[in-house]
Amino acid sequence: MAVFGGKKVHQIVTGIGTNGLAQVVVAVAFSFLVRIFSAPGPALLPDNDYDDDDDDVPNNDSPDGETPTPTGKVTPVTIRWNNINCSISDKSSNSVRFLLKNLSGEAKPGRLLAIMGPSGSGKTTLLNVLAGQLAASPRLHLNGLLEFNGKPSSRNAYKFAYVRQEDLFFSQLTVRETLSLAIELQLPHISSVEERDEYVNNLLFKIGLVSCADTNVGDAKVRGISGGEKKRLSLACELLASPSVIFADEPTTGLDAFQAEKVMETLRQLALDGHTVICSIHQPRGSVYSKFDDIILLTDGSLVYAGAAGDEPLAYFSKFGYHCPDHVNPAEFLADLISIDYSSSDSVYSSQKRINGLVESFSQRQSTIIYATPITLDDLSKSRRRISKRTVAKRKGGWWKQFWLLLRRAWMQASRDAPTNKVRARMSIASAIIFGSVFWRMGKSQTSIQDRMGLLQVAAINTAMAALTKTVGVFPKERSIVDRERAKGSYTLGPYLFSKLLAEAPIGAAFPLMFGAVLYPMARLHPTLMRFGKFCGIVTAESFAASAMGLTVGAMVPTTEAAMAVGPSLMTVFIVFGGYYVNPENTPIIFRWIPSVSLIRWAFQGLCINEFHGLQFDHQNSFDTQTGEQALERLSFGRSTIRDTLLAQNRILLFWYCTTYLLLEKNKPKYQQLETTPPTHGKPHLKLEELNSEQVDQTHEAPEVSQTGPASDEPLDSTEVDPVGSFILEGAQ
Ligand SMILES: Nc1ncnc2c1ncn2[C@@H]1O[C@H](COP(=O)(O)OP(=O)(O)OP(=O)(O)O)[C@@H](O)[C@H]1O
Repeated sequence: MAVFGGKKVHQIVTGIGTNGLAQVVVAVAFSFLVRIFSAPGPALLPDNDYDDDDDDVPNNDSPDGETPTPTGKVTPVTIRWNNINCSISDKSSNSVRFLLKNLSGEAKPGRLLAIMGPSGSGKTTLLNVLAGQLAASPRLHLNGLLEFNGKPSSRNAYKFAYVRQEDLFFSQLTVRETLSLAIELQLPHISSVEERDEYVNNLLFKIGLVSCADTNVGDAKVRGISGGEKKRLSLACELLASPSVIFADEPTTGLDAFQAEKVMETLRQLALDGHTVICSIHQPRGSVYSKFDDIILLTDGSLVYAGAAGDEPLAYFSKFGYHCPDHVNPAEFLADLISIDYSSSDSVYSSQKRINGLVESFSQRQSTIIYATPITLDDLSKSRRRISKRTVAKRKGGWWKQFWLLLRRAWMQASRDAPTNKVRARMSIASAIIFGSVFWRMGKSQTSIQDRMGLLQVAAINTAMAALTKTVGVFPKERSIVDRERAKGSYTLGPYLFSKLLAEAPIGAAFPLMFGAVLYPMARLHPTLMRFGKFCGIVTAESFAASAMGLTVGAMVPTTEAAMAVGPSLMTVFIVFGGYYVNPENTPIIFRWIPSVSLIRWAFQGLCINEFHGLQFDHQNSFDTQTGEQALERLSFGRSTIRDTLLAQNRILLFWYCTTYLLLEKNKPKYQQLETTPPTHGKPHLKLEELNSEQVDQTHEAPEVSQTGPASDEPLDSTEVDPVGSFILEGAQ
């Protein structure tokens, strides 16, 4: 409870200044302190494991029918896993590589479990498996047993939080707004504003974000909160529904030592509050290591140690002659012990031998552990049936509620993004001035016909490109946030896409309007107000259609870089068939469909009809173009109207929106299913044994005894090895 101590509260209170908010915050702080000292405390460790068979299983947002609070009751969950194997097959080399090999362990409520190991040892993979978030792949094969409170595969019956390495937020929202909106989306039953504000304030205190509560989250363009604060905000967002288990993937990566320690302290506090906390971490400093209750040491997907943290692993490894020198960070010692030293071929050989020996030694210890809960296949299917019923019952706020909330958020994000909006405005005006200068005050000569067509074509291209590049530049990142939120069940796709379309429309329209307003008089296009209005309408419709196309590209490819490559390339095709370079009537038959789906072509056609209708040109010869209608005939635009072109643009817009919807639906994250197998008491699963041993990447190599350690003459697989401390399956007491 150190975080809620007097010093901390004093810092918080002085940090928030003397504004009106201060009184509210102080009042909340006071009630919070009263709560701490008058109540038994939020850490509700289980006397007995939670019985999943009870009718009151917390399968909704309010386990006990009360409003959940971040300081409220946490349903304790013990996770056990046994013989987890994860392999990936490579068809080209006909081999199988094991990412996780026969891993077993346990994570308990009230304890902070750290998964440590060198880079590539499988920390994130194990964390993802436990969290049920391992990205699905037909090449992956995942099996083993996973139990929650003694019941297999009942993950959906409890609430989980997963704090990923990358912290993604809407940059223009403040910390408070981010949390408040997340509460409205995830906990719709907290309907009153006061209740919600109290919830947010409690959460801000708990996570230590009071001092930056009203600061924008920020991004690369405009600095907002710090990296550590972002990490804690990620935690806060995940804590909203009082999850029983918190997974955190490398929560200290990218943070300085001070911020890393603060984040780990927050995780430790959450463990003390009764959550089961599991994090992966690379090489923590000593003060961070001391916060762990349990650790798992992984190397190349194998267990080297699993059990209590602190001095226990040091004592365990000293049995094999590996002593941690005085004044050395134990985490560094352990990391060095299980890492391959690539400095020379000899050191690679000896370190590999040492690691193989340690892995083998630990696996022999592990094989003596009898898996705690016998599970029958009947149990598994019953459990799955129960869970699927409960999952169906889980509902968030209705369509309209989601729509309004997302509309508010999309509007805040779009309207407050001053740097982006300023750049877009400057670019629109600058390009209009450049084109206006090149096509300065066009007259009615014969040559002005070509100039007009050229100008209208570049206007169509410029408008489309500006909208497309802006969208593909930001949407892939936004999609990652939306995927995460949808995976949590915060909202569905329909309200998200509609709200985005509506919120961004006014701002999206402003830039083509600016462009038109500057260009039109400079180039002296058809000088009537009605024609100017239609010009602006056509470029605005085109801009929306190009944005919609950008959304499709962003939904199709995984990264911004890929979207930036694909989007303009696709647009180039539409430019070629944009009506100016290739006449639709001369288009080869196999490409004839392209002009009809090219938004550039319809915008150009609309602009030409708007410009040329009713124009008279100076002429000397009988073969000169005398009227605008004749010019339109030359482009094969003579038989259509502006209305036709706008309808075609709308159809294209709708097509791209529907495609985006389908792609987002289809590309939503899918997770690898754990093939549950009955326990084999520490033995490798039969299927794995059946694999050709040559194909298996060092998985079942014979144990080798380390020759580098001082006690290399002591057989590592000796039964004399004292089981140091309690093995994790027996619970780190
Ligand atoms: N879907 C996958 N396809 C192929 N290889 C994979 C896949 N997932 C993980 N791996 C491989 O499995 C190994 C373990 O990856 P993992 O990300 O779990 O390691 P890690 O210990 O978390 O590493 P780091 O500390 O660098 O994040 C790596 O060699 C990685 O390349």
